[in-house]
Amino acid sequence: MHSGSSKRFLTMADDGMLINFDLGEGPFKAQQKYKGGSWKDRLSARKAAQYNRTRDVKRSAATGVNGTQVAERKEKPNADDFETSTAKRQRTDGADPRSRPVSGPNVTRGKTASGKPQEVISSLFSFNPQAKTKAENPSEDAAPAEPSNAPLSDGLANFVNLGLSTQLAEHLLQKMDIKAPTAIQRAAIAQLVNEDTDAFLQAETGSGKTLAYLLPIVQRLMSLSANSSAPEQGAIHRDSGLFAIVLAPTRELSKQISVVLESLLRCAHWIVSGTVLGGEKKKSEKARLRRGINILVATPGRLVDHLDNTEVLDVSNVRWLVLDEGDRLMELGFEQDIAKILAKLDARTGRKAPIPGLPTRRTTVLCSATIKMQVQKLGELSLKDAVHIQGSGEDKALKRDDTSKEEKFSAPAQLQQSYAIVPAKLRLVTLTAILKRAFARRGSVMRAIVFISCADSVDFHFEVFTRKLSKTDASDATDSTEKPEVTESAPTGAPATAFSTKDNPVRIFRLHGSLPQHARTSTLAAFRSSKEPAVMVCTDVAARGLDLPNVDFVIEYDPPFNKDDHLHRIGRTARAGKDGRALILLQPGAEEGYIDAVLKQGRHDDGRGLLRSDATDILRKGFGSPGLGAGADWEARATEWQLDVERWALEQPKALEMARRGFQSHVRAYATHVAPERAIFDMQALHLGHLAKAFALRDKPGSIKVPGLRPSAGASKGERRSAGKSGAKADHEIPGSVEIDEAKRKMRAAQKKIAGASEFNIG
Ligand SMILES: Nc1ncnc2c1ncn2[C@@H]1O[C@H](COP(=O)(O)OP(=O)(O)OP(=O)(O)O)[C@@H](O)[C@H]1O
Repeated sequence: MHSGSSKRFLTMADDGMLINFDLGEGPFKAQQKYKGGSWKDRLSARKAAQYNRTRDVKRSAATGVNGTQVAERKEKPNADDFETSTAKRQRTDGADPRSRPVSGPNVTRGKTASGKPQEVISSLFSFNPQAKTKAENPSEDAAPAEPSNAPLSDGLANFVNLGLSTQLAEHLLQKMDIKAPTAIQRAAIAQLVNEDTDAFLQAETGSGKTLAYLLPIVQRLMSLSANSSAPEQGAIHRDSGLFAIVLAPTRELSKQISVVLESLLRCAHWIVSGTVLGGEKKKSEKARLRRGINILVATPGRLVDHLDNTEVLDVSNVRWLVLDEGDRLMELGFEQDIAKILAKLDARTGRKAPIPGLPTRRTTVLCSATIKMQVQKLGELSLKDAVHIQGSGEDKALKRDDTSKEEKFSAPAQLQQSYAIVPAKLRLVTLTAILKRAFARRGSVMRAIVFISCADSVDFHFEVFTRKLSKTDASDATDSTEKPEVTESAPTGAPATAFSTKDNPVRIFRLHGSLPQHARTSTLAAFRSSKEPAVMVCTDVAARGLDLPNVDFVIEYDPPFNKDDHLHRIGRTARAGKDGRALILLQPGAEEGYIDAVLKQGRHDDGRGLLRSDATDILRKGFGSPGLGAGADWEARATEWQLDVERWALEQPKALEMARRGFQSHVRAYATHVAPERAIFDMQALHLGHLAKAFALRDKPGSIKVPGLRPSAGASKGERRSAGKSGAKADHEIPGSVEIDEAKRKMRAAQKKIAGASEFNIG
């Protein structure tokens, strides 16, 4: 596919960006299509032809023919016109652009004579900044760490010893395959079954905190009935009243807690649980409340709504209140809702005669992997004499005022963590290579989660990875032609054409808070139950608490907005003693500060087992031809893949708009990293031109304007140019501080508005 009438010449500008110019016919011949043979044969043929074309151009330039004329762009670019840049051997990182003579036509930038903006085509492998830090990989034969969140295996720890009834312990074993408690369960059950003291419950991700707070509540309610000769008609039944409320920040998490609770209550079916969640029909929730519920799982906003408007909801008997992901509830601005809930609970407690055996006071439990004793807002919750229950090896029960040392939270010890230094331009191809490699063999990875900073970027990447492949790429994959063109109402699950193989078809799902609730619920269910290997690209809406089976790999494509979220994200794998891998992508330069500031801190071994890789390693493994070992052709294949995505974006207006939206929202989200990490995620150091490449864009960053998105203030005034990290001149406008402040303000407003979802979808 090519224009035929006019050919464009790609040349390298002095800052290392390739710019395409229309040269008319000149020495160029119409590009030939290469059909038949293997992919490699076709590439070799194209390379040979390319070599001849390049040689001709150089000769022409030397003799002055066409060498000083740069023609104006006449028409919408045609994808194949760019092939000339792909086959050319790319320059490697760090080369100084100023020391290299520019051959061929002169280079102009900015606008053409007709005033139309030019496209900027930057080659993937040139002018990428170098990493500042050096690899300090651990020795290969270091012994793998023992799991730190697994059930205890000392034989002495069993549920009955901790105070659970044999009936409940049997049920755990027979129906839920839970044999022994984890460390946090051992500490929490013993405490909460026997005492009515408020508690901070803090333990690593995947250490079983849900059962740690649910089991004591269920045990206490079961023992109220146990004294009765016929428990089913005993003290507790669905009309006895509401005794416990569990609050969680997201609907997904509330649903999940409710599923665990229901399976526990199968051994005490006279105790009834229920949910009230945002996004569900209020009318049916009211009907459920009217029929009677003993343990309620809720999101704060919806519970407040029912407390205000549903008379039948009587909270006078509530004796346990659990705030799961308590710190997140605070961060999301739920404090007002929680204060309201507490006020209502306090006001009504004791109005009704308590059931014999029911505690006289309410116990409040705050629970998270990253909850801090010194979180000031928690004071508003009026915890009285709370004990700090931790799930580390040794038991600790600290008094609430013991805030002398800063808490240090760690990822599970057995979680294999790594980071990759990846320049902005190479981000998209590198992510593709990671996923290609992960799913190259059947059975190596069953489920992976890719965290992305904002909803628009999630949508864009979902489209990229499910798009109809060009014939070249399709020869490697399956399902290549199933996907229709990009449409408004795209599905949330589809075959992952970009990294499926014939032997290992992979499905991909997308999840973010801007999707309707029914789509969020069904997507999560489909990802959870997929029989095929599956990837979920998502925002932080999936970072907290979700317990998805067989997630072996978590990729933080965009670093999180604060360090606690990093632990929660990577904690979606390596749960309950299982293995798992996590990888975070960082850009060379300021972002490398994240290694010492956050990654090493969040480990049991202070970073000694942290692995490092770079884009070259990953691309070689992901794009190299399997038959050729490390594959000498990986650069060409990666470039080809990138150009194919760029062509796709050019050819489909909807795809282009998605790419632009993704790019703009990404940049805005980048401005909202928490203050202590802003020197690491520095807007001024962000190379927008290179970043645009990772969104398959050929536009100059300043000219990317998406309807519904505010145009960059910095593009029109207050433009600044920052020095490139490799000495290359940066060619992008970076938004001025006015825009950054505005972006931050919008982010905060958006965060407040999105109840239960911490993410950005500015538009
Ligand atoms: N004692 C146990 N033995 C075996 N598996 C368990 C045990 N307790 C819990 N699990 C399993 O461990 C997984 C993680 O539990 P849970 O979701 O409660 O972890 P969590 O500590 O709340 O994690 P997060 O901080 O990420 O929310 C679940 O699949 C659960 O079924």
